[in-house]
Amino acid sequence: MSSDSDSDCSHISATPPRRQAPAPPRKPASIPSNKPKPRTGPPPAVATSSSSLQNPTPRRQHQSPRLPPPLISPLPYHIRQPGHAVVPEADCLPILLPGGRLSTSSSFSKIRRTSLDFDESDPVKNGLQNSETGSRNLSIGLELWEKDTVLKQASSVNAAKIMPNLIRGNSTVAPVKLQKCRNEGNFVKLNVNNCKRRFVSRNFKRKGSHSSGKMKFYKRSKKKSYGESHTQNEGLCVEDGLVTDTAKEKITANDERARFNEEIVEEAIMATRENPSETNLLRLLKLVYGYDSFREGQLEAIKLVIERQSAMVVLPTGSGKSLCYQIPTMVLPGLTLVVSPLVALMFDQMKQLPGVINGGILCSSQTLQEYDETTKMIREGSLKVLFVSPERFMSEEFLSLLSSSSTVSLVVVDEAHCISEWSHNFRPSYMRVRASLMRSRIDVDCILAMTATATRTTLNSVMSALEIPSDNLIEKTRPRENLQLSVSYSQNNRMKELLSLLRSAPYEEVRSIIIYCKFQYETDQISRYLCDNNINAKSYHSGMTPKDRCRIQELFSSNKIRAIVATVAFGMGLDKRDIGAIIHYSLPNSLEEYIQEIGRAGRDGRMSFCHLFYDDVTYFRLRSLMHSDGVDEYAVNKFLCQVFSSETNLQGKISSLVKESASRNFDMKEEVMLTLLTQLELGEVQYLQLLPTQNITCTLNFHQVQSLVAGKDMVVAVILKMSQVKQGQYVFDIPTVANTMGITTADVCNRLQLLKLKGDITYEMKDLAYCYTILEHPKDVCSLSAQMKKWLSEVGNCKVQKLDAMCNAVKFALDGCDKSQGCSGTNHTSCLQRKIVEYFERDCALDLPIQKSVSSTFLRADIKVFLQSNSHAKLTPRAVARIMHGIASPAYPSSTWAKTHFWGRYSHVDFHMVIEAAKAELMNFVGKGASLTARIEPF
Ligand SMILES: Nc1ncnc2c1ncn2[C@@H]1O[C@H](COP(=O)(O)OP(=O)(O)OP(=O)(O)O)[C@@H](O)[C@H]1O
Repeated sequence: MSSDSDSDCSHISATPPRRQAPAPPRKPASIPSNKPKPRTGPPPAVATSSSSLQNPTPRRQHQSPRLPPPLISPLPYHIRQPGHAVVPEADCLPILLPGGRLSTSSSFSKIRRTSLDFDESDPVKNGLQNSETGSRNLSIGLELWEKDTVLKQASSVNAAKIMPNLIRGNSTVAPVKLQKCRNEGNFVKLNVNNCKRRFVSRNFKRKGSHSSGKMKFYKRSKKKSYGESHTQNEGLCVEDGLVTDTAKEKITANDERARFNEEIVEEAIMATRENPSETNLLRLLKLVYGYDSFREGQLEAIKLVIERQSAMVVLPTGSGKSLCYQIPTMVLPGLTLVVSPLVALMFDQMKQLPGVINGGILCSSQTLQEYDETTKMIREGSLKVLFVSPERFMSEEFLSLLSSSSTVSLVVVDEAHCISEWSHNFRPSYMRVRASLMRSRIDVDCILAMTATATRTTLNSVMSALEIPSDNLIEKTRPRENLQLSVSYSQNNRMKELLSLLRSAPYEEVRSIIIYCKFQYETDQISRYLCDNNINAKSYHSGMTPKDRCRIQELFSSNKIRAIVATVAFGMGLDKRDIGAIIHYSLPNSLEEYIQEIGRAGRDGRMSFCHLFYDDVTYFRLRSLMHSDGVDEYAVNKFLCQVFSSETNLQGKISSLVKESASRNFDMKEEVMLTLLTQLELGEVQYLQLLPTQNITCTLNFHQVQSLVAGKDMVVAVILKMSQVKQGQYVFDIPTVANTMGITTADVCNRLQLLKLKGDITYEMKDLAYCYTILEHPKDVCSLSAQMKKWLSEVGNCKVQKLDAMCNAVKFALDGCDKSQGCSGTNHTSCLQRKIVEYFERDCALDLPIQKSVSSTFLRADIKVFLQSNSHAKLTPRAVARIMHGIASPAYPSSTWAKTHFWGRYSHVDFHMVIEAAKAELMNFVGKGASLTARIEPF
């Protein structure tokens, strides 16, 4: 078995034993490498021999294909490449062996390998049998050990053992030679933050009362996986199915080992704090994670952050970005804040924290009690890492909690591209994450921004918002070398084409596959079709309940389903190492999205396969949808007038805008309204301050005599004055009551809650609204509207260009590639990689040729007919263009407008051309004025 430097558990995969990939020519053979290891079977697509490319043979056992040198040379722009730092032989640190003995072996992973000597021939013996006896045989000692770490190790062991990635892997799963258990890695939480409790082992800590809400979740989830994974624990702890020690002996031994371990880790942390040298950092890496060397970019990022310099890290998915903040977190005093875009991602990251780092989460799905417990830990200084959403991070309440109670050493902005409106994934709430605000509010200077994909423009805007010096950019966006990229035109029946792809080499051999679709209905359709054809598949999309999504992700992660048919909603934070194929059923929206999605394959280093089906219809459909966020200047103007309307223009008072009705009135998506409001808050002039969104209309019933309740409570007295009585119920607006009394909306809500608890009233809330206070009125609303409209259009155009760039890359592979540089058949790894590198070098905003859409001579005539037949409707050029493109909008829903036979008829024609045609036709209508009944909005 190979002794790969990357102790990622791939060495204990159930996939047939793989020989070590020959060392890439660039690196000396003796250096432990993190280079991808090929899957057994087909030679990698990027192989230089074209014959090997033509018919990629399926993964076979006992072959040792060679990974060719990368076709793409390193990027020409600034990349800091520290190379792989390796522990010098002389500096090999003592490693804890089970039983507390020390070894100077250079690798934890080696120890693991010898200790986990799987005979891969007997899955039953190895895993399944153990699962039955599992719960019986678990010792008390195990309870006291760090379940988290044990389970992590165990689950990767077992998943690999029992669920080979290759269907026909014929993997012989080993019985376990069970000698050692549990003490690899570190199982203690260190007192690296100088809090009162010193070196509290997580196990012992759990016995105490001190736990955050998050920790509760953590415990629960661990308990669950503990139950599920008891087979693995058994595998690790039991010899021939028998418990080897008494529980008592285990407790003592474990106790001693834990103490010993604590001291070593603490000593390593202290040494690194005093001298953050490469040797000390490597020592820490090895002790805490068991890894021999840093991956490209990691060491440099870690060093910068420990020196308290802000840094921008652009590393591919799965390349180990988390370590770039986890190690500095151990070394730096105080708290590390991680701003993360998704709650699920926070929980995933939290689970992946090593035992030495005490982590917590603050998110909206927590109960009040969980929230209180976490904030208590922040105040006590016993948390080292806190995950928060951008919304929470920039909230007044949170910032004042931090500034009053905790020293924040580092802010990590995960998925930092979301800050930039020029990225593929802009999030308005991320706009609030700015260096200036962090400095002034929580006194933090050191920011680590991390992303897997960003163009030059995106990087520039992120780095400028976070004030990261250009020298501190650590970037490696070269596509991974163990991914074979192929594309084909989709002809008539794409589902059939997908099925035959899955039934042909090399896909037929792949155990774990993600199929990406664009639309939710497609995922259901396709998964059903695959199941009907004996392929175990499930769909996944954001329309499903969180519980179902979670269940399906778990089934996929534990290899109980072969294929997951998903929208873009699936995969963020997923760290499943043995995904062997990614299939794009539809074109991704951008090359960034494509890279991110294919980056989920082959994390175990084995050769993996990525296929994309292209068809023009989908491209045009996607291009149409890119325009669904677009707005007209007059709509922006109307919106701004409402925001600054006379009723709510009292400075310092709370104003509100009900999301649903405003969205319909202005024909603007809710995200677009939020983007505009955020711009009004964060632009050059701060016109307003956004408050948390909340339901603002309250319908109240009294269960006591109203005057009695009002007599006792001023809020109720005001409510009685401000309410409309409808069928005996009192209906009022929360901000109005708050403004009248000069209190906050939260105060009003708390008061109502109290009265409800006392049984005096019951009430219901509705109308979710954006709330804000106006700080300054714009001098010229018209020019502000024009400015904002221009900005929104540029953002929209950028999205279209990204799609065009994606399409161009694929079309080049399909039609333009002369197959002289390693491409053959449908395999276009070489030319697609070149296109990707070019794109990230040159940027999307540059002169990538845009796919020309067809013009149509019938367009104007059809628009004319459409206008005549809908003369009763209120129409604008944009509304007409949307209907012709088949794009629903808040004021023109598909439920009404999809009935017209013009719906989507011109989606192949450039959207702006359709707007122009609609404008001209509407002008004609206006010109003929008198005979028209159509109410035409100004444009
Ligand atoms: N130096 C290293 N040597 C070996 N394995 C490593 C190293 N650093 C990280 N890893 C492993 O690589 C895997 C991916 O790491 P991580 O989740 O941090 O990647 P990421 O870049 O954050 O991915 P994503 O973009 O998907 O969030 C983890 O299993 C981690 O333990």
